[in-house]
Amino acid sequence: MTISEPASVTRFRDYVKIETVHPTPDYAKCTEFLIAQAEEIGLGHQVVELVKGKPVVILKLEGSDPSLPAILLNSHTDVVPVYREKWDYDPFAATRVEVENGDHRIYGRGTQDMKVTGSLYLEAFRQIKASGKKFLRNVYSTFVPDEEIYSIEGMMPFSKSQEFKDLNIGFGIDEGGPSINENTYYFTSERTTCPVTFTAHGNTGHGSQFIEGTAIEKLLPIINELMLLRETQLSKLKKIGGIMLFNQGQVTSVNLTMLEGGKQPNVVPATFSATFDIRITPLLDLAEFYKYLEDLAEKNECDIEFHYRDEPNKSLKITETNPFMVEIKSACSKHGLNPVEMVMPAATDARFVRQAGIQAVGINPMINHKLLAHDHNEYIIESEYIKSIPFYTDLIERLASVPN
Ligand SMILES: CSCC[C@H](NC(C)=O)C(=O)O
Ligand SMILES: [Zn+2]
Ligand SMILES: [Zn+2]
Repeated sequence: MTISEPASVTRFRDYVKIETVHPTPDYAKCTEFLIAQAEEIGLGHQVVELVKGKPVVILKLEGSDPSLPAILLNSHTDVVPVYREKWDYDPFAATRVEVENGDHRIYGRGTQDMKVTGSLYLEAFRQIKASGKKFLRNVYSTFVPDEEIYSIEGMMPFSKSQEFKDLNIGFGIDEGGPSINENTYYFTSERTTCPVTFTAHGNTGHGSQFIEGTAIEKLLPIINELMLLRETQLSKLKKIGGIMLFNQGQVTSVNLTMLEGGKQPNVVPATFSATFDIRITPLLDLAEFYKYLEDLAEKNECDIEFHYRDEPNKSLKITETNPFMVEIKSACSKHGLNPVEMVMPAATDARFVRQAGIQAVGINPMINHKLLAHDHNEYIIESEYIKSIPFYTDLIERLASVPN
């Protein structure tokens, strides 16, 4: 027997169906959807467009004492591209598939990363408004663009804007990942993303000759050294405790993601470039690491280009007695979740909130879940989604009720 689809699931699926996929995300349709949701629920709303075509949608659950610093629930609306031919279902049809135990999976790009979280904020607001409850602090939910492309026209400028300051945020909640086991991982710091390209220029000529001083000869020592760094970091990670994703924040990861050069087989390339995605652990000195990469380029006569250079990540220490942290933990315990602190292995918009001097925690209450962010056939388990709505309802009530 097919169980009829809960309305919260239909709304989530409608959100997933909006193609906010890079490189041409449909932000206009997304904004329209979010505003319609806000009006239906009875939330205040505002759209801030600091960069044309890059809307930040702000929803507001009004508190009884707006003079107190507000709570921020942030999520990004954009999703990463897909290899359509690798998917079993249309990535933007939000297909609901029944599985053996009667549960369902919802397939679609962005289901995990991170439309599920945005939908959970909306569903929790819906329940709170329906209950007629009002809490002390204002709660804002921001839906931001371009997180997947370094937030340069998203949270980065928004977090520095007057519009953001006007929200008077006191504490932030942001992106986490579904947990692959029984624990609920929460993040108070993250690694620094370092996308970097090394380009070598060298002598060209006929492919049959031993040309000296070629571009690839200059680039290879850099590739070799960084791949060696990868190896040493990986063995360190294995010693810490396997290559479990959530321990990765303690080491620096290195991946060679793009290799370019050459025009045809019998012409020695005049230029060659290698691009790496490096994630620098907060346990390393960031300035020293940048200098190490610059020296590596210079030593090998290569150009270096940092595609994006993050400010040092601020990990604002959140003590066990921090009143907001206490509430996060008690909401977890009420819902049978076991919170475990970790360094976020990837990057989230929480880094900009922290850089603005505001404590922020990344969390996702879905457990025993396959991790499929950025992967083919991304899906979420429906029962985990439904179970997470009261978690957020509770979390919002607790955070918004923290007295001064
Ligand atoms: C650094 S901007 C891109 C953001 C993306 N975040 C996640 C969580 O996938 C990443 O870490 O690649
Ligand atoms: Zn994300
Ligand atoms: Zn992502």
